[in-house]
Amino acid sequence: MIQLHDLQFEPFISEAEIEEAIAKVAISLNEEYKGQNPVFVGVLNGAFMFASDVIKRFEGDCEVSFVKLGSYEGTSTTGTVKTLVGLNQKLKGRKVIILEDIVDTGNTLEEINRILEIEEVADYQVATLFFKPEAYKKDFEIKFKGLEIPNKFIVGYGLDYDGLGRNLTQVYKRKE
Ligand SMILES: O=P(O)(O)OC[C@H]1O[C@H](OP(=O)(O)OP(=O)(O)O)[C@H](O)[C@@H]1O
Ligand SMILES: Nc1nc2[nH]cnc2c(=O)[nH]1
Repeated sequence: MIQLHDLQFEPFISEAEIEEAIAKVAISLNEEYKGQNPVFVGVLNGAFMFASDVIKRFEGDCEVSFVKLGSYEGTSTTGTVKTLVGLNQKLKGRKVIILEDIVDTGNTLEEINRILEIEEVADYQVATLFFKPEAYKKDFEIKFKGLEIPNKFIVGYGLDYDGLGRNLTQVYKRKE
């Protein structure tokens, strides 16, 4: 059990399970994008660990960029997502892979979709380490998923509770 601010969290997903999920996503990405020099776009802050670990396993040429958006305060969504930091490279005509630590409601992805439409990318897909099928409310298909998880608030491996917990190497869920 750990405490972050006022909340207690209990172990939920081990380092080994996380590693296995990343390896699975990396195998799929290597198959799908062989010889295509894709651009990975990591969504800050949460995706920094997943982006690092999955990009390390990519075997061909690739480029890397990051965007920063935010929608969460505490443990529930505010429903609004704002662009804070934009892309630093042209994506027109490129194959893009969005890297997310977690897809929950899909609000963040919707915002990113809007940006990518403006950029006129050739093709884009999403790779997420964690996915909450019960919470996801959008039509956009998520092609690369590490682990499907129940609709619980989790921390660790990049995911925070009010700024804390991103450095944890395993994932914890809020104690009920
Ligand atoms: O599918 P959604 O309901 O939009 O939730 C997913 C988003 O929430 C988290 O980011 P957050 O906004 O907490 O910012 P952070 O990555 O800086 O922690 C996470 O990193 C995703 O980007
Ligand atoms: N830390 C954290 N951030 C999220 N953003 C969307 N879902 C979650 C979650 O379960 N945990």
